[in-house]
Amino acid sequence: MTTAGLAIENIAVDYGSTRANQDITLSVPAGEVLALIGPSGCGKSTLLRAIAGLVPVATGSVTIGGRDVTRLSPAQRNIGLVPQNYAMFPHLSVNENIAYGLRARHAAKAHIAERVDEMLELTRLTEFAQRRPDALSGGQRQRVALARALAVDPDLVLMDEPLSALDPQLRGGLRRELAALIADAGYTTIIVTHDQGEALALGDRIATLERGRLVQHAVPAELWNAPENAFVADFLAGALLLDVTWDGDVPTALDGRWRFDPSARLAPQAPGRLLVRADSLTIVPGDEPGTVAATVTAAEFAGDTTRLRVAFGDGVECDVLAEGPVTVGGTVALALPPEAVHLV
Ligand SMILES: Nc1ncnc2c1ncn2[C@@H]1O[C@H](COP(=O)(O)OP(=O)(O)OP(=O)(O)O)[C@@H](O)[C@H]1O
Repeated sequence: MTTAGLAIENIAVDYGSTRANQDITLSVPAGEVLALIGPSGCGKSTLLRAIAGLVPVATGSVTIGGRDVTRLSPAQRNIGLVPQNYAMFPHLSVNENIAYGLRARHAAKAHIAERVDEMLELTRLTEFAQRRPDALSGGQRQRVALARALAVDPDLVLMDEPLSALDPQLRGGLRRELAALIADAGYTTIIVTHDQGEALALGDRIATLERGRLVQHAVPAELWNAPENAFVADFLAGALLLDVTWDGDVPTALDGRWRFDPSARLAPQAPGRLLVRADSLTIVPGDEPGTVAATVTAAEFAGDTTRLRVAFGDGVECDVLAEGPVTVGGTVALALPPEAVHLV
């Protein structure tokens, strides 16, 4: 197996007058896994398609293993693609599905047989080799799709939302399984996801897109501890990023409406912004010192708790869990333990 690094430079992609990707430059070292994340419509699938050669780029270049593939057809790029719905051939067995790409390349019979066996073993599908896709579970189908993508020994593997077709109850376990498989396979891989847990768990690095542009490209811990802007803080780290104003040794935010406990973690008067872990916010009855008022803009029942979206004004919002009943449109008072505030 040989795996190659990827470099994309200054990519822009247009659909008619819609610019879906703009000014995207990033690289993935050989053997690394990049999670590409962002909200619906931010341009993740478009970037994946541009790398695969399925949509043309308006500007920029795609280089795989030092080879400029920008003007090459998808087939010439040697990429293993795992589409969102796995796009299995229903009339072919698992064996034949995995062999498909090698047959299309007119590989020698003996090589095909050997490679298919290797892939069945890697993805632990040997006992299912003769089955049709409709007689497999969702997780097994996903493994067939991955085995088929890897069979051709691609320079780069692209996976579009690999876990989204699976039952939510299974996703946690299959995520761990997928992470182990990708690590065993050792290929340079890009995984598109809109799920922060998936990105943090699967990516060696994470690239975050917002409205077609790359906002931050970093290792998971850096995105978590030092998000580039409020969007990344909210979307990926479940946190608020607030400008701080010091009132003596009391840090304040939101034009002084939120006064935090003077905390040992915050050097008095230090410049910077406050990173507030939103999952540490609790709803409290009253207007005690250190609390802040927010308006509930949405509520989603989640069994033991209700997930609220709350707004603080000036476009600042985050998610908060509530235990009791709450009214959308109403106001809540929120408190925060001092250790959930960090200066970045
Ligand atoms: N074939 C197309 N023609 C016109 N516009 C398109 C086409 N495909 C995507 N778009 C638009 O380009 C933007 C980016 O879409 P894209 O599918 O890349 O987003 P995404 O981040 O993958 O979203 P999702 O997570 O919902 O799949 C969106 O505004 C979308 O409406």
